[in-house]
Amino acid sequence: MRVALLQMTSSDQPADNLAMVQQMIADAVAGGAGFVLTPEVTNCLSGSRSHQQSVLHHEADDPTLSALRDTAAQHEIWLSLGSLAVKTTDADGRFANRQFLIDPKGEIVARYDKIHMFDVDVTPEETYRESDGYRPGHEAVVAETPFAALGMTICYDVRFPYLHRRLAKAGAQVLLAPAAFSHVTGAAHWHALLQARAIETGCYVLAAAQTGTHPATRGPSRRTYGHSLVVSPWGEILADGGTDIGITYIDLDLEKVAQARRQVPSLSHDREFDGP
Ligand SMILES: O=C(O)CNC(=O)[C@H](CS)NC(=O)CCC(=O)C(=O)O
Repeated sequence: MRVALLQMTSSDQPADNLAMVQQMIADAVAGGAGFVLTPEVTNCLSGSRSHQQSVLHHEADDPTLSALRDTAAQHEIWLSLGSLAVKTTDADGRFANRQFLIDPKGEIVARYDKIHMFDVDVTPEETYRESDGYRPGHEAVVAETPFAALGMTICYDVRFPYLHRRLAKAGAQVLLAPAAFSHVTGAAHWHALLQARAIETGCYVLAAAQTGTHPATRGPSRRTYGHSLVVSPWGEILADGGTDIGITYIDLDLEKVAQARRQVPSLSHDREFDGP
C-alpha cells in the first residue's frame, strides 16, 4: 500500500483549507497513493474560540467532512483526516478534536477523539490551553483495514507511551500521529518522540504535520513545526517532509513490523513488579 502524508498550513477558513486538501489528494492519487493522511485540525487552525464557534459544525453537518467523504469515494482511497475540529453537544460548548478514518466507499469506519490535551506553557510568551476549547476523548481506537491495523493518536498524545503500547498490544501495526506541533517543542522533541514510539511498539509511525505560519483572521496566528515523518518499526526515519507544504510518500511493508518484533520482542516482555 502506497501512503501519502499531506503537509499543509491550515488557516482559520475551512472552505480554503478544504480546497487545498482536495487538490493535494488529487495530486497524491496521481502519485499512486491508496491511503492519504492529513494533519491535526485540517479544517481550521484557530486560536479564537468565538471564531471557531462561528465557522465550525457538528459532525453530522460538517461540510469539510461530507466533501472529503465524497473525495475518498471518487478516488476510491482510504483517507485519514488527522483531525477535524467539530462542535459537540456539551453544555460548556467545547469542541472535539476528532480523527476520522474514511474507506474507499466514502464511509466513516473509525473515529478517535484526542485524549491528551496540550495545556502547556511552552515559553512565558507561548502558552496553550487546549482543554479550554476542546473536550478530551476517553477511548483508544484501533481500526482494522484490509492493509493494516491502525492505532489512532493525535499530536500531544505522542508523549504518552502507554497509550501506544496499548494500541500495539491490541493489534496495531501502524500508528497514526497527525500533528500541529509547536515550533519550539518540535525542534527539541519531535523526531525523538516518534522514533521512540515506533521502537517501543514495533509499529510504523505515520505523522502528517501542519507547517509554517498559519494565517488567522481573528486571534493570534500560530507557527507549527512541519516535518511530516515516516518512522519504520525498527525506528529508522524513512521520510521527512521538511518545512514546505507538500506530499511525503511511503510504501508500507508489514513484514517489517513482524521482523522488528522478532528481532526485539520487548512488546511481549512486560513484567509485573512491586514498588512505586
Ligand atoms: O488548537 C488547535 O486548534 C489544534 N490543536 C493543537 O494544535 C494542539 C493543541 S494546542 N497542539 C498540540 O497538541 C501540540 C503538541 C506539542 O507541540 C507538544 O507536545 O510539544
